[in-house]
Amino acid sequence: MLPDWVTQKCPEISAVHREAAIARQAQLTKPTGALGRLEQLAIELAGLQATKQPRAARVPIIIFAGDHGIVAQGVSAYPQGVTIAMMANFASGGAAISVLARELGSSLEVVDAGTLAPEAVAGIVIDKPRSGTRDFSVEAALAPSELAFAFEAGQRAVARAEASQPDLLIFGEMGIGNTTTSAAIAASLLGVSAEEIAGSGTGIDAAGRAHKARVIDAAIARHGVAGAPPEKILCAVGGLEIAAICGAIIAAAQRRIPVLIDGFIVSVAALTAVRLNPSCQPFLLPSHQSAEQGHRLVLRALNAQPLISLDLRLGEGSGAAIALPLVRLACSLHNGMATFAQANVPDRPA
Ligand SMILES: Cc1cc2ncn([C@H]3O[C@H](COP(=O)(O)O)[C@@H](O)[C@H]3O)c2cc1C
Ligand SMILES: O=C(O)c1cccnc1
Repeated sequence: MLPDWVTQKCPEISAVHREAAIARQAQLTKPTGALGRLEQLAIELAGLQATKQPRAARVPIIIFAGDHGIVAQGVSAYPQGVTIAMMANFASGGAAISVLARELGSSLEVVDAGTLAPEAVAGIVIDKPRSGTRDFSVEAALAPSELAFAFEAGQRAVARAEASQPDLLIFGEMGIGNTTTSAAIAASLLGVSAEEIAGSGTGIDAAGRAHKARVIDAAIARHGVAGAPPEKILCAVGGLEIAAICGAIIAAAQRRIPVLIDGFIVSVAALTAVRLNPSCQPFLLPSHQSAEQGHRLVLRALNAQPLISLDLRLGEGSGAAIALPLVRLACSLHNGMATFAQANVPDRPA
């Protein structure tokens, strides 16, 4: 059903480089462990990138957009047309992620993985099997062939980005209704009720959130996908941009490129990726704790501790972009600090 490459093993962490990074951290002019999680981050990256000098300099951002039939059930605070309009805004430089990409010196590619846009939007890569998903409250969101296409679209985007030799990748998403889709995927994968996972997304009120949870629970029961295999869940209640991100995460990890994971939606794609191919898990670096209600549970399932918590609830890859400077600083400290011997600073007595 899914392409064969999806389950192919990702490279191992380089134990040699990881050990060398641990040894170097112990020699730098600071009390052992004093830079806290930034030390761990540099050590992890050294092992993942198989290098003495971990880097987070070149970090392309790729946004996948898709529309969601489930918006017909009144689950978002904003109209469906926002998805296409925002794609143009990404390309013309006015969206939050456009500003962040400029600040960070990151390239920004926007992929239409399945929006309702009837024709080409300037500056957007079109790579979609169909326009939007079907309303999963009445029928399966995707056909297996459409799901496979979306995974390949994710892989193609990573292959394009690979040409610029990225140190890390950031994936973002745009798709009105996709917190409902993501909550449905997460509730199915984790076998919990939607009430625990469904949040307010773009800003629906308490009654709206209760309605959203009911719609999701009814759909999971209708399709019988609680605890089902990930590809079945994605066909039943998934989204094209989420499937594309899932494929992109696996494709990046298979190329030894770590991925800075954004908020709720990208984390759900990441959890799905890990369920399909557990060997990609080490390459996932969590960035932030989203204000979206279900994110905590999904991060826990990924055994991931976010770097920052700023009550962001935007998506677009924005949380990952905002956390990137911390990753850069972790690398600069690791690579640039003097050792006790170099600086003639007395080390701990033996
Ligand atoms: C103007 C605007 C820009 C956005 N950028 C990201 N999202 C975010 O909100 C959407 C998910 O929320 P829900 O499931 O409630 O529709 C996604 O498109 C997500 O990327 C946006 C939403 C809006 C309105
Ligand atoms: O955390 C996210 O990714 C998120 C939350 C709300 C709306 N859009 C995205």
